[in-house]
Amino acid sequence: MTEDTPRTGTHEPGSEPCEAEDSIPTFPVVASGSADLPPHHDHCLGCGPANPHGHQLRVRRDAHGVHAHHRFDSRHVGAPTIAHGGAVATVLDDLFGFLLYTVGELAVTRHLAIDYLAPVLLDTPYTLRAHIHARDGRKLHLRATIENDHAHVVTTATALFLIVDIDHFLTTTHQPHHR
Ligand SMILES: CCCCCCCCCCCC(=O)SCCNC(=O)CCNC(=O)[C@H](O)C(C)(C)COP(=O)(O)OP(=O)(O)OC[C@H]1O[C@@H](n2cnc3c(N)ncnc32)[C@H](O)[C@@H]1OP(=O)(O)O
Repeated sequence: MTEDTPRTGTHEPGSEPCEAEDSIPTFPVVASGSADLPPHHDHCLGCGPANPHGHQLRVRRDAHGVHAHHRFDSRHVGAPTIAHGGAVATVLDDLFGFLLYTVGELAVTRHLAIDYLAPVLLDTPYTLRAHIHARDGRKLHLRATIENDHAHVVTTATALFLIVDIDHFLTTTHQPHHR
């Protein structure tokens, strides 16, 4: 292991966020009703507390999966007053990544699909929820919603995450797949 090699298994689940270092986390199963889940790592674009350009998403586990309360702000503007669709996708992709705390495995996004049903407004509170729809071996079929304070669903998403082992993050020689 070199100085640049990510380290693994650096935190325990519970109420405290991941410590202030970048590393590949383990994903122990965290019980429903716990405090905020640890961020994927400190500088993660979706949830890293040390990334000033990120969304700093704070996510909790619940009986169905995971949820978060979130406001997009002027950093995420697309059309005036409306969150950029890519920013919305970023947050949903990251939210899906928190479901790994419900399966206790490392996994990455293979496919992500978003339905933008209504604009996601800046500086407006939303509730984001995600759950595992089905698991088929190493394939995790995931679903998510964003709803506003009036319980109207403004965005839905589905994703396929593939469980990988730690070597996935340690190799630089990935070859693209053609389907
Ligand atoms: C530090 C933080 C760490 C923590 C990580 C968590 C952080 C979360 C952050 C947010 C999430 C991210 O940004 S993750 C980063 C973005 N994603 C990535 O970089 C992944 C890039 N892609 C890859 O590396 C690779 O494609 C993999 C590992 C995902 C999959 O490669 P593979 O293992 O060779 O698998 P592959 O053959 O492609 O597909 C496996 C099976 O899935 C099926 N399959 C493939 N696509 C589809 C599809 N659209 N719909 C249905 N099924 C599909 C195939 O038919 C096959 O079925 P069968 O024949 O087996 O039945």
